Amino acid sequence: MVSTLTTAFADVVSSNATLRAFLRGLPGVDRVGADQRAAMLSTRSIKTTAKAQAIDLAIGMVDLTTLEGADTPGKVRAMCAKAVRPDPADPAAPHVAAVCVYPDLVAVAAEALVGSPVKVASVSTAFPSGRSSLDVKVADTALAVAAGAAEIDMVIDRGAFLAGDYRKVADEIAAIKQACGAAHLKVILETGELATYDNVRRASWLAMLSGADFIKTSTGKVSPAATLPVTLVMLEAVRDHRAATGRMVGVKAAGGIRTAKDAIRYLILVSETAGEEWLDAAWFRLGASSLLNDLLMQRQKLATGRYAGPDYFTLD
Ligand SMILES: O=C[C@H](O)COP(=O)(O)O
Repeated sequence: MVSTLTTAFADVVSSNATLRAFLRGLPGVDRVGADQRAAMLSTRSIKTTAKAQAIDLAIGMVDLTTLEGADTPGKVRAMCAKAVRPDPADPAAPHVAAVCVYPDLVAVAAEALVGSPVKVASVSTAFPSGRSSLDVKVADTALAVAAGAAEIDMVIDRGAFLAGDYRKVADEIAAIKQACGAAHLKVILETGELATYDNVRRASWLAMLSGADFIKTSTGKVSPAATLPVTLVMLEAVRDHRAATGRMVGVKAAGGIRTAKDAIRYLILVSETAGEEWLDAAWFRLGASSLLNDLLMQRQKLATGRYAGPDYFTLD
């Protein structure tokens, strides 16, 4: 596949016709093959020392998320404390990568995380639907960055994408990337609305060619959210994009990931598809509202041989 990607990418994004020709010219995804490979990799198990390392790696990749209408500053502060020190009784437990909140709570999170290595991520662009004007989306992003967001999780316009208006999607991503300034941009494809794996591959490339630092599966508000086969398709895309352009783009699997077992399946998928370079919080994230406690419980079980009581860890 890489050998066919000799097109000058600047030309590819110059018009809808060139974008359409490029994206529709990408090889189709073998759906059965992708499903089977993801299923096969998910049966791999790892034991003891490797498992303990994988759990710590996964904790360090979590974007600890709360995206509820009922979120409060108090809830966000409590989440930030947990993000920095997930297990109060064990200072060796790693911190998570980031907390992810709505834009109006970015300032609260930024204040709570001052001096810590945990980043503040904010959804933006009229998350989760993305149904607003570009002006509003740019303002939404700029306000979140001004309030302290180091990472922005935007949604693509799925309506435009599915209608074949790739230029509109590309222009929006480029405009939001500009509004991000130094903040990293994660582009949410909302794969549960894209209907086919071919579309997931096309949307991945479209986002990367338009300036995404990360491509992200889902908002967590649409079912299906993250799945192993869809993440596999996206990991292949970042791998091939890197081979063709030299630029590394990260992947964030988000939505519906709740157990340490699932998290480890994703890590195996990353290692076997994109490669070990992506096994780092700089290049792979797990967006989740209620995964961290299971990771902590499994971590403690490995260390002590027994599970903590149900009240040991604070609620996710
Ligand atoms: O980006 C993260 C997702 O919104 C979290 O989804 P979740 O609540 O299913 O873990």
